[in-house]
Amino acid sequence: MCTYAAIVLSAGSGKRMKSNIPKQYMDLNGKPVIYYSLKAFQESKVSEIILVCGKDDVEYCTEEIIKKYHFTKVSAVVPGGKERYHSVFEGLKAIQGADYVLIHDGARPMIDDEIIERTMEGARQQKACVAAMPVKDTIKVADPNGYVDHTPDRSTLWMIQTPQAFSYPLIFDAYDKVLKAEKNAEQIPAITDDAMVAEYATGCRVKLVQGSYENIKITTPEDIHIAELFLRKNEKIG
Ligand SMILES: Nc1ccn([C@@H]2O[C@H](COP(=O)(O)OP(=O)(O)OP(=O)(O)O)[C@@H](O)[C@H]2O)c(=O)n1
Ligand SMILES: C[C@](O)(CO)[C@H](O)COP(=O)(O)O
Repeated sequence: MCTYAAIVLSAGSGKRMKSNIPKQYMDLNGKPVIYYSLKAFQESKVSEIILVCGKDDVEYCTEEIIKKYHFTKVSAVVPGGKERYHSVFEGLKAIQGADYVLIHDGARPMIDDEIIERTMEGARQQKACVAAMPVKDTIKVADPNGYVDHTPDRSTLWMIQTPQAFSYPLIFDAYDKVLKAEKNAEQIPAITDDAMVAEYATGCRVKLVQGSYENIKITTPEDIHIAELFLRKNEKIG
């Protein structure tokens, strides 16, 4: 039997949301945004959840979220780091033991069990996978002056979501390598997701698995209203 752990990321400051509290603790139909991701993993096949939060929010998360909503699978609440990838490594180090790990943005409250199952299967079969959806709009690459440089073929473009799921040893070693390189002041790419770390450090191939157009990341103020509409439509309120 394979074992799975989940890392739920909640250590961002939410600059683009321009809110007085971090977006992951903002109210979404009566519950904090982060509640919905934790609930989805609590009800999934994962045996262990690590919550990574801001260093000043460990007590709040423990008392007001984990204990209050009985998220019994949360085995550790750990402080994150400066960038998302630093927070992920703190989460990876806190995992007690799992064959596979699902890394998820706490700012994506519309995660559901179907997506979790698909990424679990992707990790089992391919060792590295990400939830993704085809891009709907035409994407253009601009030059520094704001003019179109070129238009990539849309059929090759995907919006990348989370969970991003991996064999635990593969992703741990990849993060360890990249963060050691950073510490040694070596040049590393700007890292915006976990797959990049795996690709860069191990050269492994990352499989795209079906996410959902509803699996949005709460990033700017209108996203909260969109998530509210999705929750109402899906009757996940209450
Ligand atoms: N140092 C960081 C930065 C981000 N995150 C988490 O990574 C996810 C995706 O990041 P993003 O949407 O960029 O969140 P913020 O960094 O909070 O937002 P912004 O970039 O607007 O400041 C979020 O769940 C966020 O809490 C994290 O755990 N640690
Ligand atoms: C991991 C991610 O959600 C995939 O779309 C995204 O890259 C996170 O980026 P952010 O810069 O932290 O918003």
